[in-house]
Amino acid sequence: MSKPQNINDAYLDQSITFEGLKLDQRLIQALKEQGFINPTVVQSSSIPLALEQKKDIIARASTGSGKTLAYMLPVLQTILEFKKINPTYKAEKAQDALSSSIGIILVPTRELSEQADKVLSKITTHCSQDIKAVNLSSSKLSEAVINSLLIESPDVLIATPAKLSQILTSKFFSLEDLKFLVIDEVDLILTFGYKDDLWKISEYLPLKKNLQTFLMSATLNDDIQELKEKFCKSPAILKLNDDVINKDKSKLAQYYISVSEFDKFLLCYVIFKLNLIKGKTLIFVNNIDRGYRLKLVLEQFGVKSCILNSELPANSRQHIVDEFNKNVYNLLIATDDTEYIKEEDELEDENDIDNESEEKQENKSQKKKSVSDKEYGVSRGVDFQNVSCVLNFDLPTTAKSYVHRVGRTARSGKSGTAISFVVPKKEFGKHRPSSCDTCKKDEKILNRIIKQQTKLGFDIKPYSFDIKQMEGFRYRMEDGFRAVTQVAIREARVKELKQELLASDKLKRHFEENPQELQKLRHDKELHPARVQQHLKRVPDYLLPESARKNVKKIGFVPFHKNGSKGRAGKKAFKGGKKNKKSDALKNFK
Ligand SMILES: Nc1ncnc2c1ncn2[C@@H]1O[C@H](COP(=O)(O)OP(=O)(O)OP(=O)(O)O)[C@@H](O)[C@H]1O
Repeated sequence: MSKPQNINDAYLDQSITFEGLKLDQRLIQALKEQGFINPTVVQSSSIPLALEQKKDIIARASTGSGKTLAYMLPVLQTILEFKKINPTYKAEKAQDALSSSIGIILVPTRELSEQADKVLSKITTHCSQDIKAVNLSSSKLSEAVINSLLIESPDVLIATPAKLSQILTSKFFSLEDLKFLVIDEVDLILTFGYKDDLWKISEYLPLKKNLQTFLMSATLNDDIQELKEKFCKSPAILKLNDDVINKDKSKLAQYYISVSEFDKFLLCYVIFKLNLIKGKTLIFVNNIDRGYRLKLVLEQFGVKSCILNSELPANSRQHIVDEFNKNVYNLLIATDDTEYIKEEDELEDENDIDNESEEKQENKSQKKKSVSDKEYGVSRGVDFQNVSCVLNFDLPTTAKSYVHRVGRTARSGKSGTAISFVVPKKEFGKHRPSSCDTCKKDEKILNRIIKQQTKLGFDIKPYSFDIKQMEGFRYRMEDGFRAVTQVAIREARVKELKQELLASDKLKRHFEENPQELQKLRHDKELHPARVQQHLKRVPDYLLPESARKNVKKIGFVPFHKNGSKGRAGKKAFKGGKKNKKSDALKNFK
């Protein structure tokens, strides 16, 4: 992954530096090399509580506010201090029949395990002899290599709950030496059905007096009450009031656009063909087929994108995220089909239970069809770098997942834009090929999102625009959309999977031979199972906005108009919400 982003001042606690947190000089040196001088608010709040008062911690802080180091630094510091006073510990461990670790970090997805592993290896640059870590969910190491590393009792284990409970039942690994247990994205851990694994893990935990626990997430609610009772002893609860973090509320500009099912594709085509969004865009869709359909439709018009979903091999997925973070791609279509625990009010609202159960059946059957990796997830926690816009092509199914999706942009205090397509109830189901079952409840979910964002002090505004402005493109879109048949989508899925599996094998061999290097394997190759009509790739002049006709080169950045203001005489402009100077990625469209 590219160099971590420095968090903007809004997130930093300027009253203290990492030196002031009494951390080992080797850790401070590594932090300095990352450009980290001051801790973030969640770090300066949790590290002293963990190190000086030995408290268990339950922390909720905004996405992108530095929670990873908030738990990682106390774990590493504790291990370094423990080894200083027990110099013979390693030699004694080597004699033990059972392997064990001093710190364990549980995360819900492989993506997050890779990310935590990367952060850990950067921070232990100057003490890697004293701290060994193993990522049980690593996509770069084979099972055999991981097992051989486990035998040496690594100091830190990074894993999903399923992987950890698997090695505990194998009886060759114990938690007797465990001093620190971290559960990151704790509410998602419960959603991912890890509760049984967690309960099994809790049976192996040493006495509470020797163990400290951290429960972290950007969204916490009463679901974690059970976890708190099971894993914590009088924990310090940090619900960082978002006023400190969000004092630059304008950093994240949020908009929604009411649009019919087909016009979602039309609007996407116009936005990305005319480059109306500056910088990288992360598009979320609600199922795998939708991702391929959108990719193939955009391909018809020469707009390239790469795909991320739970069917792809884990190391390919990690490679795609790394390449996206290195700006190799500008457009990433990610499938977020995680079913989250619905909040209480959402369950009350579910008045059409029958449809709900029908839908659940449909989802379940769909899930059965695709062999997906249960440990996939990109809407949570993944530290995407420099994403200027998150586009909810399909609205998420809960307000909570909305928070995590839009949290992929405006990270570390940077500006970002979130745009969500909302299908009005009256438009739902009118155009089957472009329809998505979850969109039936879009208006209800949008109301919850608006309520929740208002409570957090954020605004989410309608981006109303003159749909007639896009009429000129409609015919072309209908042509291009028709070429992408269900058969073409199926073929694309198979083809992409084959390509990625092949690439993944190459990657695996390559990682083993050159572990430090990531090979340049393109993931946004055009899949072309649909008939591609070459003429669609060019936008004829008569369709271009006037301002772009004179000098097509300028097309790369065609601004939208501010709310209510008109473009040239007679040209109705796209009227955005209150223009947000800092982060309005959608520019005026003359
Ligand atoms: N003290 C710091 N100073 C500067 N940058 C920091 C600091 N701590 C973390 N960062 C950077 O901020 C970014 C976000 O950090 P991190 O991923 O830990 O946030 P998070 O709160 O875990 O987000 P999420 O809720 O999405 O998991 C990372 O790129 C990280 O390198």
